[in-house]
Order: sequence, then structure tokens, then C-alpha cells
Amino acid sequence: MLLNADDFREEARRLLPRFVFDYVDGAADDGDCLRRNRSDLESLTLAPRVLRDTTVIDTSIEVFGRQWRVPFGIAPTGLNGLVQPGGDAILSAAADRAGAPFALSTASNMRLEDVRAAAPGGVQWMQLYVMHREMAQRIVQRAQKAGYQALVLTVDVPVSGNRELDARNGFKMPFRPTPKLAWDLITHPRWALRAARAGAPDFANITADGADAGSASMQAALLARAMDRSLVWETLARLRDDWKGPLLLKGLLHPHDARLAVEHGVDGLIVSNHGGRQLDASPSAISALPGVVAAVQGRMPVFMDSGIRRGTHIAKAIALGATGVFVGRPVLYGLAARGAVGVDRVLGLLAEELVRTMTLLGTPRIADLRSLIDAPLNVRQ
Ligand SMILES: Cc1cc2nc3c(=O)[nH]c(=O)nc-3n(C[C@H](O)[C@H](O)[C@H](O)COP(=O)(O)O)c2cc1C
Ligand SMILES: CC(C)CC(=O)C(=O)O
Repeated sequence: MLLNADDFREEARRLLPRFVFDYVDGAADDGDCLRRNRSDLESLTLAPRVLRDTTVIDTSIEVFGRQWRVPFGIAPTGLNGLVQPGGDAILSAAADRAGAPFALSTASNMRLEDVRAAAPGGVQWMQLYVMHREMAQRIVQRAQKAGYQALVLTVDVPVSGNRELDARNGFKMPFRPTPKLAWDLITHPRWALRAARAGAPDFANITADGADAGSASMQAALLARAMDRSLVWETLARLRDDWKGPLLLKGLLHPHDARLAVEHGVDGLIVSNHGGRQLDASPSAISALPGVVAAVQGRMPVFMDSGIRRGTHIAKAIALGATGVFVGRPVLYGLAARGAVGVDRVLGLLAEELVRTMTLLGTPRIADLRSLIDAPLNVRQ
């Protein structure tokens, strides 16, 4: 039975070729940060309040003038077409059905306009990797024109984290067929058939601005995560000028950087260690959250991702001051396991778990959860 995000992970492990599952599931170095994300979330506790009216539970929040039905969304993840052809359109539509936002990665296998069209009424944010300034500018312009409502600049990938599983699987561009890969495909016929039916373009293109910039060198640079390392706080001003809507930074953990973000006119933060895929020595995102929230002093929304697998985890992050959270791998497990139905189910499970958690805590509204942070709870910071 698929009763939680971990069940979907096991199903994804069964159905995906090894090289795809490892890419999705894997982390940097020894996976210390990955485990810390989870164990720090698990070790937090929330003391429930009793005899409170919880007849109606309202999980909605308002962000940048838009209503979200749930205080969580889908984090940007690259190469979703590998999990299932058209993955980004499926995820984006599922997020819209759940009343949740969807963030599209620069490393999408689909053109950003096509993903936008999959959920025209939905909340969609565009994530930006800056490999080349020109390409970044083009993506920014096209995302603006297509109607993406916010821009998320990822700042924790000056260079790729050390992904040893990917190296062992030969997962790099150009992708060379090997006997190991052939065996991987033969033993996962359902995935292989679907990929064959979708055809090469789904994999050949890995940038959200599609064929326009899809030169082989650009694609190899993206997969190698060869970013423009000269991008610094001062150059953020250009981006700030180019993008007319809310600008968020994703991948920030240090309170001092949060203060710099405020000074540089950023509109929101996503406290994140990239799901443990970058610096293995990073603190867990949940342990870094209170420091960032304190530094920001309510001047902009602070989101968090990395390790969220349960409704209780969402409640804990919000109790520690997060405006909302994002999930990466869980929805990809859902996509791998059951396609659109699987993504709906994973999002639905998180929402159901959150409602039950809020009922048990005696906190019918999200704002009530936030007030828990001031209560004398055994919340470790
Ligand atoms: C397969 C995969 C691909 C990712 N690709 C991107 C990306 O292209 N851009 C980005 O900003 N973050 C990327 N991330 C990081 C996620 O946005 C997010 O920070 C992370 O998955 C959260 O941790 P979780 O998977 O434990 O929920 C990726 C994560 C995964 C698992
Ligand atoms: C294709 C990559 C650039 C996606 C990424 O950021 C990741 O694997 O963590």
C-alpha cells in the first residue's frame, strides 16, 4: 500500500532505471546532510493544545497576493522528463489541482511556455541557474512574457555537489550507452517503452528555453552544473532590474546572507541545502531556519525545503517561522510510481497529514501554528 512519501519512494525505486532513481534520490558525498535534514526534522516535537475548536481547519496562506490552498509547493527539480516524459507539465497541473505553487527548473526538458500552458491559472515560479548571463537574461524575459509570477535564483550551486552515484552510473553528458545501461533499461521495460515512445527530444533538451539555447555545450554545462561563479551580490542588481515581479533567493542558510538579501531588494528566501545534494557539511535546513527568520524580521516571506516528507514536518517548519515549505523528491517519487495520479496522491497525503496534525495540535489556522513558536515548547533551535 502507498500510504506515505516513503512508500512512494520504494515504488519509484522499483519502477525507475537505477541511473534515474539514483539521480533523483541521491545526495552529495556521504549523504550526511541528507540524513541530517530528516533526523533534525524528526527530533523536533510540538506540544499540542487541547479543548480548542478544530471543526474547520484552514491550511491556506497568501503569498505575493495569491492564495495557496496549502502552505507547500513543488520545488524546482531538473530533468523531470527523465522520471516521466512531460514531467513538468504533469507536476505543474497537479500543483494547480492541489492549490499549490509549482517552480520550474532552468534544467527542464520542456520549454517554459509549454509548462506554463499546462496550468495557466496556477501559481508558477521560474527557477534560474546562471551559467551564461545572456542565456539567463533570455530565460528571465521569456518567463516574464509567459506569465511566471516570481523568479527564484538558486544560489547554492556555484559548482556541482559531489554526486558519486551519478559518477558510478556514468550519468553525464554526452550520455554514452554502456552494457550496464542496457541492462538497466531491459530490467525496467515500462520506463524504457514510455521513453522510447516519447522520443529523444524529451531527453536531448535539458534547458527550459528549449532549442533556442539548446547547444550541446550549454547542455553539458548545465548537467555538469558549470555555473557562472562570478555572480556576486553586486551583480544581483541587474537581475533585480530585469525581473519585474518578486525575486527570491533559494539555497541560503546563513543569517548574515539573509540580511544581505534584505539590503539587496530581494522579496523572499528559500532556506535550503538543495536536499543535501550540494555541500554535505551544510546544516539541516530546519536547523538553519530560525536564524534566517530572526535576521529577516518579517521583512519578507521565508520558505524552507530539504527533508519535508510528512505533514508534521510542514507544521514544524511553520512553527519555526517558515511562511511555507517546498518538496522536491516526494512528488518525483509519486510521478515515477503512478504518473499524474501519483503526484496528486503525494500532494494529497501531505495535505491530509497537515490537516490531521493541525487538528491534533489544536491549531485550526496556519497563523495559530506560527504562534506555537513563542510557546514554551520543547522546540530545539
Ligand atoms: C532530482 C533533483 C533535481 C533538482 N534540480 C534542481 C534544480 O534544477 N534547481 C534547483 O534550484 N534545485 C534543484 N533541486 C533541489 C530542490 O529544488 C530542493 O531544494 C530539494 O529537492 C529539497 O529537498 P527534498 O528533495 O528533500 O524535498 C533538485 C533536487 C532534486 C531531488
Ligand atoms: C540538472 C541539475 C542542474 C539539477 C540539479 O540542480 C540537481 O541535480 O540538484
